[in-house]
Amino acid sequence: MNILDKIVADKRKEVISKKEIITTDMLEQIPFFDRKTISLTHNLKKSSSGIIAEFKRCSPSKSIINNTSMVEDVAIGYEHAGVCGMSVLTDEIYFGGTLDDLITARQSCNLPILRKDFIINEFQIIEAKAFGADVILLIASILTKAEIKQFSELAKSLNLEVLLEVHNEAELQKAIMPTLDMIGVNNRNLKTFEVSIENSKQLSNLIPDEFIKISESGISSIESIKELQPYGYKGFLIGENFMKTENPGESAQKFIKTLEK
Ligand SMILES: O=P(O)(O)OC[C@@H](O)[C@@H](O)c1c[nH]c2ccccc12
Repeated sequence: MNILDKIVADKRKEVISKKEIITTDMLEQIPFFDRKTISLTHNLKKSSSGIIAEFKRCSPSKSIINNTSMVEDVAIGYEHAGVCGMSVLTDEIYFGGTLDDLITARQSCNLPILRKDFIINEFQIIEAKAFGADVILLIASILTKAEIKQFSELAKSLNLEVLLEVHNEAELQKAIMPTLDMIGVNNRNLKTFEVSIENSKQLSNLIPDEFIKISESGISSIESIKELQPYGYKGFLIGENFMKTENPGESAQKFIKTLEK
């Protein structure tokens, strides 16, 4: 079994046991559920840098990245740095994140927040809204076309934006549909952990213009971004490069300043 299959198998168990004690009615009672969402696509369209910065404590590929930074400090720092949005990992087993991190980030800044998790059930989308997210991630490789349709329709009905993540042409062909807002090309193969920004370049012309293009993972230099911009990328999702430093917010600030020079 590859790592992605393992993550998804554990996620299914997690969601099943949660649904035994929490109902969607209960989630809808959480005050954040009715909050007006903030648009990430809007921010990306008007930005010249397009950075979406991630809060990630650890990952299966890198193990511990940062277990000292507090999510509130990082959220404030990212906002101050001028990022377009913040991504918060909520998977606990493999990425050391929690839904509490999502709430804390929500209460600490006014950035659009992406709930970064492995969504395999509608319950998690209602949960994302209730815990303060503005955007959800759908990963094409772990979902059927029918699920992508159903999940993105539900997200849109809750005013959440949808980032669809693809890694290759077949996933892209399967997944393109009007209920998506952004298409993210993951430079990291979640099955093998190989990283290459060439992947974003190769898939760029297959993404229709109505979707905002985002390049995800393995981005650690201004040069990579300058290389990807001519391919139409407006957003760049960066985690480790900021999180591995003592002060992720400050690192993001320096990065954006240099990029916008
Ligand atoms: O830390 P990086 O290499 O900058 O990557 C960030 C982000 O793209 C990565 O965390 C990610 C992309 N897609 C995912 C899906 C699930 C979990 C994590 C991810």
